[in-house]
Amino acid sequence: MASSATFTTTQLPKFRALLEEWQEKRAPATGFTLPLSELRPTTKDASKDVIVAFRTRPPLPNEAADKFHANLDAEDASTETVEFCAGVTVASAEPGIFVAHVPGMKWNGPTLAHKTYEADLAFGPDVKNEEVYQRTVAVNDLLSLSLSGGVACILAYGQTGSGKTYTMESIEHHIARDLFDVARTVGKRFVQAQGSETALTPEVESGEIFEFNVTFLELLGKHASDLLETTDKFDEQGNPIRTEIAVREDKVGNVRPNLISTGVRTSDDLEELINKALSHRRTTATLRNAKSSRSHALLTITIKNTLLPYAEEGQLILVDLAGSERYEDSKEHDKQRMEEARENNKSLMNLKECVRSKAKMAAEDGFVHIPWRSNKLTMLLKPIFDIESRQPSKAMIIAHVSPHIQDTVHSTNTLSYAAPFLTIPPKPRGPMSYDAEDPRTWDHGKTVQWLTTQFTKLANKSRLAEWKVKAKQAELSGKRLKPLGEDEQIDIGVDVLEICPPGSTAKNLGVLYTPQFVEACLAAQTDQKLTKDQLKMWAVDVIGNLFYLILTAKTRKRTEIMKSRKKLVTDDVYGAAPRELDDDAEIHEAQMVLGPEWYETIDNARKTAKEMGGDTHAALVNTRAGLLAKFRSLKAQQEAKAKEAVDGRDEE
Ligand SMILES: Nc1ncnc2c1ncn2[C@@H]1O[C@H](COP(=O)(O)OP(=O)(O)OP(=O)(O)O)[C@@H](O)[C@H]1O
Repeated sequence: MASSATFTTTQLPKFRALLEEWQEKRAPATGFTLPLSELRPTTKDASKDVIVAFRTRPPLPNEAADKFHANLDAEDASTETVEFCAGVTVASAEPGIFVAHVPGMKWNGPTLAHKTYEADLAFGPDVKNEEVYQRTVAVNDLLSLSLSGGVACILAYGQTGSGKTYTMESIEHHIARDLFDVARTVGKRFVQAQGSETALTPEVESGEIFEFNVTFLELLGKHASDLLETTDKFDEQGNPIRTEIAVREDKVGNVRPNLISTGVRTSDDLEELINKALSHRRTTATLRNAKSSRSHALLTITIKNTLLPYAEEGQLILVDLAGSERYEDSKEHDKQRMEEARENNKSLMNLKECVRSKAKMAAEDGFVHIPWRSNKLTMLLKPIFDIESRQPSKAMIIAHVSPHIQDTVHSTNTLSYAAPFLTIPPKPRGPMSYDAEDPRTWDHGKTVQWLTTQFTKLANKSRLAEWKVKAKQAELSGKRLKPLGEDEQIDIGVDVLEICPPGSTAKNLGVLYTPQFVEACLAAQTDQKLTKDQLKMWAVDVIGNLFYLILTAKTRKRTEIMKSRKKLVTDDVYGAAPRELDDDAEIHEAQMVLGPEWYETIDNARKTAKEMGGDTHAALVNTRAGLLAKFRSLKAQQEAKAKEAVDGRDEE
C-alpha cells in the first residue's frame, strides 16, 4: 500500500495549485483579541476548566527534502527536492481556527478538501515561545492557581516531530523564570493578611512562604520510571534500566508514585533540575535509537504553603505526551515497539475520554463518568480528573500539528482529538431550586446563617476546651469552676457579613481557593484575642465543610442522573449507549492506517445514501464496519510479518 505521504508528494505541484486557488478566495485571517502588552490574567474567562490551543511550527531547513522526497525508490533519492506545501492554515488566532488541507484523489485527478477545526487559541508558525507562554500559562494565571492549593496541568499533544517538546521545554523554562516571583507576590499578600502575628523571619517577610518539590516521571508503554534516577545499567536494546515505579492509589486514594522528590528554592535550582531531567530523557531517547520521544514525561512541581500546613498542596503538572505515531510509520517496529505504540495510543485515547468528560461536566454542570482509573497516565493526573477532588483545577491542552501537507491526515486526527473539548454547547441553566443540603442553591441570608453556625460551633468548641483546662487547674487547687452558661452570648471572632457581603452567596464562596477564603476571614477578624493561627484553622475547617457539602450534593445528584441516564439508554430513547473506549482507540488507529481512504469512503457512502434517499446513519455504520474489517486484516498481516521478523532474528 503506497503511503499517503508518498502519494501526496508525487502530486505536490497539483496540490500547491489547488491550495493557491483556495488562498486567493479565502477571507483574511483574524488575529488575537488583545495585543501582548494588554494581556492581564483578569482578561480571561476564569470559569473555563479546559483550555485548548493549536500550534503549528515552521518547516525546518531541508526538512522537506529529507522527509518527503518524491520517489522513495529512486536510486539517488538525495537529489530529489520537494518544495513546501502547507497542510494547515490559521484562519483565526482567537478563537483559534485552523483549516486543514486534506489531499484526496477522484477519477478526474487530485482534490483538496478544507476542514475547519476550532479551539480557544491558534498559534501559527511565526508565533514565538514567549508569546505562547504569555497567552496560555500567564494569562490564565496557572501559577497563582497552583500557589493557591489548586492543580494546573499543561499537556502537549501531537504527531512525532510536530513541536511538542519545543513548546513544553520552553514553558518549563519560563515557569522556572517566573514561578518564584509570582510566589513572592502571592506570599507577601498572604503574610500581610495575617497581620503582625506571623513570625516575621526575613524569608516570610519577603513572601517566601512556599516549599517547592519536583518529580519527573517517564511512562513508556506500561512502564513507569523515575527520570531523576541516574543509572549505568542498560538492557539488550540499549534502554537504561531504572527501578520500575508502581502507579496505584494508596489507602486514602492518593496516587503518589515513589519518586525522587527534590526540593528547590530558586529559579536557578529549578532550571538546573529541569535540565537534568530533560537531558536524561534525551539520552534515553537516543539510546533507544529513536529520534523521537516514545514516552510520556510528567514533570510535577508540588507547592506547599508553610503558613497553611493543613491545607491541600498545589500542583503544577507539565506533560509532554508521547508522539502519536501513524500505524504505517510503525510498520517496521519490533514487537516491543509495536506494543509500546499500542499502549501509547490506548493511553492517549483514554486521556481524550477523560478530558472530554471533564469539559462536558464543566459545560453542563452535569455529572459525567470520568474513566481516569483505566490507565496509568490518567491515574497520574487524578487531581485533574477525579470529581471528588476538593482542589480547583485547570487543564491546558496544546495540540501540535506538522506544517506539511504530507502530514495532513495525521494533523486532522490531532485536531479532531482536541476539538471536541470545546464543541459541547453549555446547557442553558435556570436558577437551581432551593435545596437545604446543596450550598449552591443558598441565598445570601441562608449562607450567612450557615457561616455563623459554623463559626459558633468552632468558637464553642474552643471555649469548651479552654474551660476544661481551667477546670482541671481549679480542681487541682481544690476549687470548682462555674459551669459554662448554655445561653451565654458567644463572640465568634469574625464579622460574617464581611466574609459574605450582601449579594454574595455560598456558591461564590465555593469557587474561592482555600487561601483566599482564609485571607477573607483574617480580614474580617473582630476579636483580637483570637490568635491568627486559630482563625486560620477555623477558616480551613469552614471552607472544607462547604466544599464537602457541595461535593456531596454533586455526588448525590450525579447518582440520580446516572440512574436516569441508564434507564434512558436501556429504554433506547437516549440513542446509542456510549461507545466502548477500545472501539474508539481502534477507530483512531484505523483512521491513521487507512488515511484519506477512511474519510473518502465514508463521505461517498453517506452522499450516495443521501442521494438515494436512504438512511445515512446506517450507511455510516456499515461503511465503518467494512473499513474496520479491512484495517483488522491489514493489522493481522503486519503483526504476522513482524512476528516472522522477530522469530527470524531469534533463530539467527
Ligand atoms: N515553533 C517552532 N519554531 C521553530 N522550530 C521548531 C518549532 N517547533 C518545533 N521546532 C523544531 O522542530 C523539530 C521537532 O520538534 P520537537 O522535537 O519539539 O517535536 P516533538 O513533537 O516533541 O517530537 P517527538 O514526539 O518526536 O519528540 C525540532 O528540531 C524543533 O527544534
